[in-house]
Amino acid sequence: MKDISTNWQRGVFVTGTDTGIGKTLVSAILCRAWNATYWKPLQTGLADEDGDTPTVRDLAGLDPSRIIPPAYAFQAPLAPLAAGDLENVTVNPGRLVLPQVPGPLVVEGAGGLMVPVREDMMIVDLIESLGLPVVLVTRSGLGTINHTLLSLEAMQRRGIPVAGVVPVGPLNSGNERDIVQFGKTHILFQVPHLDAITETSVSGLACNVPLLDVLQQQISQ
Ligand SMILES: Nc1ncnc2c1ncn2[C@@H]1O[C@H](COP(=O)(O)OP(=O)(O)OP(=O)(O)O)[C@@H](O)[C@H]1O
Ligand SMILES: C[C@H](N)[C@H](N)CCCCCC(=O)O
Ligand SMILES: [Mg+2]
Repeated sequence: MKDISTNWQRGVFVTGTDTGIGKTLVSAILCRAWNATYWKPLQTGLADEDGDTPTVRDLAGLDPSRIIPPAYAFQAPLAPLAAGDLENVTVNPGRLVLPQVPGPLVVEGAGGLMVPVREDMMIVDLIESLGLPVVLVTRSGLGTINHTLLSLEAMQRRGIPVAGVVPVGPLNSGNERDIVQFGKTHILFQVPHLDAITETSVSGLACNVPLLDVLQQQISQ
């Protein structure tokens, strides 16, 4: 079993079963709940959007000192490997190391676990190298059981500690039951469908987030 005690206080890595699944919203909720520092090391898609960092800053009401800028920011709305290729940039793993921050750190991935970062590296490899426990963001509805269990299995095979799952969307307790049972994991909290995503709604949802030390007790490998 891996010793995660040294990195635990550093925070969590937020990944998902897909892109556009709600990782940024969940990251904002976690930052708000823990007054954490936010880091999106690999940002792509800046041709179409401002990126996740300003979104989390605004939704969580974070002080600028609680924001670490991305290590890489690419224009194309693609995986980091493909987006970097278009700019003739190869990601240097030496720049993907945990920043030293005073409190907890919330690190958001790009897309899901098997997203290419370099020819020899995917997001799941980055997670392994950072050593943070994972919060897995999932869709709540039909089809999520397969995606969620595959993601959990990929992490379990690598010995990556999983803090738990956060379903986003209409409550589906049947899916949650199956995911907990077959995935040997926990539901950390739920995020319902929101008509408006605002600092107020994020603040309200932050009340449902477990304390860091409670989360620690739920970690499975
Ligand atoms: N609970 C929700 N209710 C309504 N809309 C939501 C909810 N969660 C996320 N969304 C919307 O879905 C879209 C994708 O969410 P989000 O940006 O959090 O995805 P992501 O997983 O961070 O994607 P990426 O891989 O690009 O980082 C956004 O427009 C967001 O506002
Ligand atoms: C641009 C987008 N919003 C994400 N940042 C990148 C998602 C890459 C997903 C790759 C894939 O799984 O097919
Ligand atoms: Mg995001």
